[in-house]
Amino acid sequence: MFKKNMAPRRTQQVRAGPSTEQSYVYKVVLLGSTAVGKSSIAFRYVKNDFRESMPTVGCSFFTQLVCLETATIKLEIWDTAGQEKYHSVCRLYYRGANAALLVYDIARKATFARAKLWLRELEKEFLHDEIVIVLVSNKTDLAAQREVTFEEAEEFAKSRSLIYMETSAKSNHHVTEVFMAVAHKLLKQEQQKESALQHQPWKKSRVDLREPSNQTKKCCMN
Ligand SMILES: Nc1nc2c(ncn2[C@@H]2O[C@H](COP(=O)(O)OP(=O)(O)OP(=O)(O)O)[C@@H](O)[C@H]2O)c(=O)[nH]1
Repeated sequence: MFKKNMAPRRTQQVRAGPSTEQSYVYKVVLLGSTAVGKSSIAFRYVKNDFRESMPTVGCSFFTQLVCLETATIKLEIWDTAGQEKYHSVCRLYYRGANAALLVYDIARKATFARAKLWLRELEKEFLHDEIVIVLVSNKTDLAAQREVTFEEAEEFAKSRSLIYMETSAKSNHHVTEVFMAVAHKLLKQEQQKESALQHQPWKKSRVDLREPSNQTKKCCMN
């Protein structure tokens, strides 16, 4: 059962000279078991580098600007800790997220099962069209040790309307593409929403049901 997420998507419009440039800020959260490569994916994307990293404590935070044809998007990337002891803290981090990357390690089947549990948790927190979810199979460079097939993961992703992508933070395979897919999907949804409002302008208008102001009351009593 999907539950409504109350946190609003933060968007803003920047006016620069005669042209109007759209600019949006989106929160993207990385979730998954420990050592699946969440920090490495974030680090590869933001710094284009790969290092042996220590397990994340709580959460790390990165930002990255994405310039698309019609808009500039700032991604706020929240890299959560996968260790079990941080599970309850992670809930705080995915609140208000616009997108989630559910990361697992192709060479550890248990991490795929854990990604499915994360999905269940997100489904309780968000309405279906409120969050873009990508199932990310990381460590494709370890193909010889693969325990989850491409077909199995793709089939699962399809059945739950998720974007599915395979990456290797180590060999820099499809990491940027994951974030670009997220940015494009979020922007498309935003534009569809705006265009729907333009075609149904009455949805924009509001009826003010508040008590009349003191001044009005006085006037009526006169
Ligand atoms: N072979 C290979 N190793 C990777 C890849 N990505 C990450 N690793 C390694 O996997 C280990 C865990 O990577 P992290 O990025 O710290 O994993 P994490 O999911 O952030 O772990 P937590 O912070 O504990 O949640 C490290 O030794 C990385 O070097 C990859 O694409 N291929």
